[in-house]
Amino acid sequence: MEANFDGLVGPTHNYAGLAFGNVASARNADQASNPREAALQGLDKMQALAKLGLAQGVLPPQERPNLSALRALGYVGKEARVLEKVWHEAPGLLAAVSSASSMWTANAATVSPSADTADRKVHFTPANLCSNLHRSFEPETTSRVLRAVFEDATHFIHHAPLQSTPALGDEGAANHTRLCAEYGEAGLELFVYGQGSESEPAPENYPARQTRAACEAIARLHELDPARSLHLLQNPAVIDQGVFHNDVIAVGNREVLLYHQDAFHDVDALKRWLRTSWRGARAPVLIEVPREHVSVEDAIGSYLFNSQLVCTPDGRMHLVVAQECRENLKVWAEIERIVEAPDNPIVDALVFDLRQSMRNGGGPACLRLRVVLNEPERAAVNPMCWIDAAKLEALRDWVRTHYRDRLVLADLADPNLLDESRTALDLLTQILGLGSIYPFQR
Ligand SMILES: N=C(N)NCCC[C@H](NC(=O)CCC(=O)O)C(=O)O
Repeated sequence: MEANFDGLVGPTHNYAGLAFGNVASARNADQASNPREAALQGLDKMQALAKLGLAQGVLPPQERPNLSALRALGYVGKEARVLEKVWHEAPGLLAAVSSASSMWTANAATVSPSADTADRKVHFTPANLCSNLHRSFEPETTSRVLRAVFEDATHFIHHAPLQSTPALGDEGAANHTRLCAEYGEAGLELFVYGQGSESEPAPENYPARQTRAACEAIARLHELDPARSLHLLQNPAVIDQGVFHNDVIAVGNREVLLYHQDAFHDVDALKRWLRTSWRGARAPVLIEVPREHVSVEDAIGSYLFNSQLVCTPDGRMHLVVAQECRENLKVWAEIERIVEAPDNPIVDALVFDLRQSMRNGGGPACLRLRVVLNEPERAAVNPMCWIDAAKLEALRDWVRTHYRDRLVLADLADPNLLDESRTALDLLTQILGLGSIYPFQR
């Protein structure tokens, strides 16, 4: 089965315009955010997918503002004074160390299921996220979180994040797609990168965050069969339009790959690879959305391809989309065409209001890390991290008690916000049985 581990939105969720090349982040910079609503919207999605019978887990937010990062950059003295000083001297730095960006767990790590790896274990490599300062603070705690949730070394292997340098930029599962006939059978792993060799085309306006070198290193570390993994160049022209991760322009699940006509530099290479490498009873299903139906701009505005494609226990496939898809007539018409077409297994579209996350360029697929698990592996996951009715109630109460309903950038300097966040996170580690994963707890 495939489990989804959604990131819980943190108490400092805000709009700081930090992610260059992510148009929603730039457009909504300096708006007031609502962390409480953001977290509750995320929980609603988790609840709905759990109700459908999917294995749904949750990953905690990180400690923000990140005081240890500020200390490492030379800020000394009382915490309240440090926050005030940074706010006056370097407000952009305060925003960077306060971002709740770990909520987008599609960027937490790349995960290869045991059916694909030579040692038959589930492999995790946390993403170094070195393209953006605010995200580069995540891997340390992410590593601790993943080890606390997937602890059992008989099933789970945790690699260190790759060296944090532009030549090895890695953004995790957002650029990684696994295709297979059945989850438990050996699959094909597709790695999509934006920065390859000098001779390959590259974007001109916006950064290519994912490097081919990182993809290749992860495939080696995860002991994948080279014949069953492909490294494919993203179309640099779409990166320049705001497709900062492949999951903004393509999504795959089981045998289905749904992608935009302009997603890849050489889509024929992908088709050839699928033809020659595919195994298993179900044939691959490619759903290519033509630019005449949906422009790249509409794809980015609606996040059509940042939908989740999930299978319920009856094997039926569902498209989990953001409300913005329904509000765009062309996109909604395309979704209706996909759902009605007899030659693909997608039976319906489930619509969610994720506006708080969407305003930072984070849709349904950004908010989850997929982990394919067999029964013994599923049983070995930290049981307190699964979503059920009781956990949801506890998390909703926790959010309502500890989260603010309005946050602007100046609030990040408020020492009370730091205290509130730490109190909340300390309780959360108990609710999720995680132990001391945060710097302030150690
Ligand atoms: N596509 C996937 N898988 N994830 C979406 C990540 C959105 C995130 N936004 C931000 O980091 C904005 C933060 C701000 O501007 O305050 C990013 O660009 O890295």
